[in-house]
Amino acid sequence: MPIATIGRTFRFESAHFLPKVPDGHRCKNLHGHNYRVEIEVRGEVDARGFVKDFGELDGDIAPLLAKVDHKLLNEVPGLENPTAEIIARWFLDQIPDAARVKVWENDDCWAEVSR
Ligand SMILES: Nc1nc2c(c(=O)[nH]1)N=C([C@H](O)[C@H](O)COP(=O)(O)OP(=O)(O)OP(=O)(O)O)CN2
Ligand SMILES: [Zn+2]
Repeated sequence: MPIATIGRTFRFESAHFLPKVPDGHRCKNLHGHNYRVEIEVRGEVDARGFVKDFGELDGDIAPLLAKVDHKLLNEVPGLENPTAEIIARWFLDQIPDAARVKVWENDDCWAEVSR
């Protein structure tokens, strides 16, 4: 069977602050972002013609989104220092078949992790 890559984009809105930046850095203050997260899964195309049903991917991500959407990210276990890099890793670690995760803090800034 051929190999293919699929992806789906999700959105969540959260507050955060970055505790490890130097005093005076504006991101040490509480603020928020409209985050976008792209999840990519790579694998064999099955008899249905799918790597994975997009709906199934949605189901995998929903419980994770529920933990971060409209939350203070710093209070979520594993996100005490919620940079885009660490948020991307947090998603990747909890989605076993994800090959790549990209987190956008806004239209211009993103971080990507992969295995
Ligand atoms: N490598 C990283 N650098 C920064 C991160 C990060 O997660 N990884 N995060 C921040 C802050 O969260 C900050 O809110 C975003 O940075 P900034 O470029 O200042 O974005 P803004 O959209 O808020 O800035 P505007 O200039 O108002 O558009 C900082 N760095
Ligand atoms: Zn920020």
